[in-house]
Amino acid sequence: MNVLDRLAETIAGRAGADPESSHTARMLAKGPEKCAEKFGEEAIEAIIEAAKGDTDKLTYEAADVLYHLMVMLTARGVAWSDVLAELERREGTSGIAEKASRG
Ligand SMILES: N=c1c2ncn([C@@H]3O[C@H](COP(=O)(O)OP(=O)(O)OP(=O)(O)O)[C@@H](O)[C@H]3O)c2ncn1[C@@H]1O[C@H](COP(=O)(O)O)[C@@H](O)[C@H]1O
Repeated sequence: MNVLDRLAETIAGRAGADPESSHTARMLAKGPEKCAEKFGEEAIEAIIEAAKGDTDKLTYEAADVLYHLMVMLTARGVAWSDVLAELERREGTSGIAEKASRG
């Protein structure tokens, strides 16, 4: 199992856990809208570092983005494995063909 799969498993296991003992449980208890808002904030922080060109900070913020993406997906009941399956479905197709298939 890679680090993303392990993280997804940890996050899914935090649903219903004590919010006092876990940051993930606290986020999930706030609901999907709050998790989405937090993901947006983290994405903006990554965008700012990408625009500035600070690669160390961008690396750090990218990790935050991935964690908060997974929390948001969990809050809406979307399995990480389903996201990976969607990426696998796209493998071998060109980005242009993928765009055309969306109409
Ligand atoms: N990868 C992360 C991770 N990345 C960021 N964060 C937390 O996300 C928060 C973001 O920081 P902010 O200052 O923006 O937010 P805040 O001031 O804490 O307050 P909020 O806005 O989030 O309420 C920090 O508290 C970070 O610790 C994370 N918390 C947990 N994980 C992973 O999730 C696992 C489970 O964590 P717990 O659920 O806390 O046990 C950990 O072992 C890690 O692997």
